[in-house]
Amino acid sequence: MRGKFITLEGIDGAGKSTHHAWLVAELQRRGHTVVQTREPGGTPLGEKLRELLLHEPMHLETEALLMFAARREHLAQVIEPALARGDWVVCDRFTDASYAYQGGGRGLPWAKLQALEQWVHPHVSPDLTLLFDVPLEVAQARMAAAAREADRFEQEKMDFHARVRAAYHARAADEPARIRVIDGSRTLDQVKTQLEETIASVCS
Ligand SMILES: Nc1ncnc2c1ncn2[C@@H]1O[C@H](COP(=O)(O)OP(=O)(O)OP(=O)(O)O)[C@@H](O)[C@H]1O
Ligand SMILES: Cc1cn([C@H]2C[C@H](O)[C@@H](COP(=O)(O)O)O2)c(=O)[nH]c1=O
Repeated sequence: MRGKFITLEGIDGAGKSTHHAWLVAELQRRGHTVVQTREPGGTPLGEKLRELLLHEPMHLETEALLMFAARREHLAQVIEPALARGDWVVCDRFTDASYAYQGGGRGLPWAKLQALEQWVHPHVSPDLTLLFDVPLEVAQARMAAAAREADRFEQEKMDFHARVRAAYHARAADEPARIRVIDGSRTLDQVKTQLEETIASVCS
């Protein structure tokens, strides 16, 4: 039986990475073999592209093309083989992030992103996307507290992140069955409770 494909999404600082490990452990507890991965990245080539994408200035179309190039490699080498052998895949970010960041944040027309999506993965879509949503000021405060250098995207101003968040909301409104909004501003335990309820509905 084919595995399920779960993606985590949200603006920088929404809390995705914090809950990723718990989610993987919960699915393993339920008896699933889980592949934990991320984008951009997930393969040796993808991780090299990640370094360029997070730190090298580039044209917005170059950025979008490189995100999908890394995704093509990731799908071929990791995601599709895992799903085919019945493993579940939990991926920190996927194509919704391209619509949110390159579309909403940078202003690339969604039609161009739809063309890339139709080329790179016309027949693969997440079974479930957990959209961690927090107010901008909460995310900004959390990123300010993080003791690490901000990457190209984290260095963007609040209006950029506001457009990213709005684009995520638009995606969730378009696909409410697939994209479940998680209130990431609540306590860790309250977020975990939301995740337990959502996972239970998918795993049942
Ligand atoms: N519910 C929460 N309550 C309080 N702090 C939180 C909560 N969730 C995450 N944090 C803290 O916020 C910071 C950012 O969390 P995390 O790295 O998971 O965000 P992220 O969405 O993965 O961001 P990025 O996409 O930039 O990696 C971390 O220091 C984390 O400990
Ligand atoms: C997949 C994907 C990612 N991004 C951006 C979003 C983040 O700022 C970084 C990834 O770093 P993180 O540690 O996972 O937050 O890349 C993007 O702009 N477009 C995409 O398709």
